[in-house]
Amino acid sequence: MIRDMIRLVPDDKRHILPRYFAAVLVLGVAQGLAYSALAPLLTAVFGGDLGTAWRWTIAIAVALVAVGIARYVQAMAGMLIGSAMMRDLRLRLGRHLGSLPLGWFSDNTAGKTSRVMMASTNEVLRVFAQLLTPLITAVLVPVTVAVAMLWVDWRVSLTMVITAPVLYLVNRVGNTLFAGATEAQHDAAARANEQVIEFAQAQPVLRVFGTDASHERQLMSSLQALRTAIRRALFASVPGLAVFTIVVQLTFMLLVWVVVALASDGDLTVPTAIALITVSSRFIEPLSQAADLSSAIRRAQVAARRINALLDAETIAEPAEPLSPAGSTLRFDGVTFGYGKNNRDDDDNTAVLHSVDFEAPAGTTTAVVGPSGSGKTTLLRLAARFYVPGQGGISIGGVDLAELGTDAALKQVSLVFQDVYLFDQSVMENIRVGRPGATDDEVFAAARVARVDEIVERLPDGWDTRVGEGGAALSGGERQRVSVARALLKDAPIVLLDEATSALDPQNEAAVVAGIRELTRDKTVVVVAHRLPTIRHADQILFLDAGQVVERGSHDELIALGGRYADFWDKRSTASGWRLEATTF
Ligand SMILES: Nc1ncnc2c1ncn2[C@@H]1O[C@H](COP(=O)(O)OP(=O)(O)OP(=O)(O)O)[C@@H](O)[C@H]1O
Repeated sequence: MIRDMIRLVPDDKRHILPRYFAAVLVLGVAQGLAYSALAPLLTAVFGGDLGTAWRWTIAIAVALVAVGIARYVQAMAGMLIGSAMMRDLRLRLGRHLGSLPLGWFSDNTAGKTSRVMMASTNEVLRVFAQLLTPLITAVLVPVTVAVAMLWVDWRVSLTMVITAPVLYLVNRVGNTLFAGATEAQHDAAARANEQVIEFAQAQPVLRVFGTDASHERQLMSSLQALRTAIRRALFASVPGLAVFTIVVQLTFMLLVWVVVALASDGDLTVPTAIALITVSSRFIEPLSQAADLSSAIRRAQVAARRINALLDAETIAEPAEPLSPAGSTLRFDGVTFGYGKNNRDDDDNTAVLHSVDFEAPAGTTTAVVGPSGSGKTTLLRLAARFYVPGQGGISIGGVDLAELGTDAALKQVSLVFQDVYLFDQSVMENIRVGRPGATDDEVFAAARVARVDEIVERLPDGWDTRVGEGGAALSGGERQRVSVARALLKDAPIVLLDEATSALDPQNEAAVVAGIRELTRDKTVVVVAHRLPTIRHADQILFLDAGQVVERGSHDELIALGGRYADFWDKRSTASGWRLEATTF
């Protein structure tokens, strides 16, 4: 627990930790000594030795002053650490999420991730400020009292020492039972989160297909599962807590019995016996307090483990000293890739791309065509370093992406993919995502080329209209136009383009085509092409089949070859009724 927590303390506050732990140490030992000093004090008072009683009173006062000072130092240090964690932890998690390979997000759903980001971080923030001190003093105080009692009566001290491991074990078993239920509660909450998000996002589809009721049932059943998990966690905490409380009280009774037995044998004077019973009650007090906090401590422990697991998720390796690309030629050399564990599954059976080689020279257009599922989009994702190839290398301007690093690689490319995600911000801010430092005029200029200004004229608040989560307030074609405007604003030398498969309405189609024509002018373009004019005019065409480039060349060369591409072209031209002379792209 403590090790898991220390990992979550921001680097710039780590130096406070020794002070924090030293204060907790002083606090626990001084408190234990103050309790222990009650024994000689009470013995002296009942024995009528007031001089000694005064000396012990002063000793207790000194110990209590030390407790006060240590409590102050510990509370201040705990607050500093806690508030620094509040400031830093979510940012740190956010940054880490941003550097994880995309494959991580397929295994870790939005529900799980948001649970760790929000609820788990809330649970660990209290630890240094509130939970850790009672947890540590619950060990330190009884140990100090047990050791100090050696000077008063070794048999009572021995009883305390013997009962300590029993108390520890009982507490540990109870906590283990409870920890399992807490983990289950955590998972159920993540699943319920996921269902709520999906239920809200999928409303349009659910209504169109009339399957609303079954999804509602799914949502209800995951909420029911969450309720059950919470109830189980609550019930799971009860036996451990009850048994621990009973064992603590039994320990107290055992100590009283030992003291009374010793007193009745004449081994202890009555004043010492009274003093030892008083100290025994203090011996168990911190244990009872820790038991009361045990459910919060367990929850924090599970939360800290989940957060650390997220922070341990392997990021894409970044170069220590990124190199700069010389030009904008994009090359794939023997690239094999599969969507396996860690995105590195390059086993030939599961690979999606097999030994893909090609060069897209600077300023040329490479069209990637092939049947559905042949790996076209995967090829673009690899070029944008969303994933790292299992074998082979990808380079921009002669520098391998691994040496270029993700940031520099992404600076070189503009992406226009089919699944456009817009943030629930204004149109203006959504375009500015392309280049965050761009001036308003630059945003307007890019928007004009992609004809986003026409869309804005119709929106209630113009440029300031919020587009809703995922861009829900805009049509698919309009979202494409915003995405082209983003890419225009970025103005990167390489353009990775996944052309829309579905036909847009004529107005959006014209706007998107015009925007893309401007975007791709003089750029290195790799396009997953669906429009025949795009394919026809490409400098080279790669025909992919089952992850392999089976044909390559210009349109005329491949038609002359009379192979897979020629066949594909024939079928597509006939299906679309397209005539070469009529195209303008
Ligand atoms: N995130 C993913 N996780 C696991 N497998 C994936 C993932 N994305 C794609 N695949 C699989 O990889 C293969 C290639 O997919 P890809 O999307 O690259 O093909 P495509 O040629 O672009 O298909 P389409 O033309 O239908 O878009 C498919 O079998 C697909 O199921």
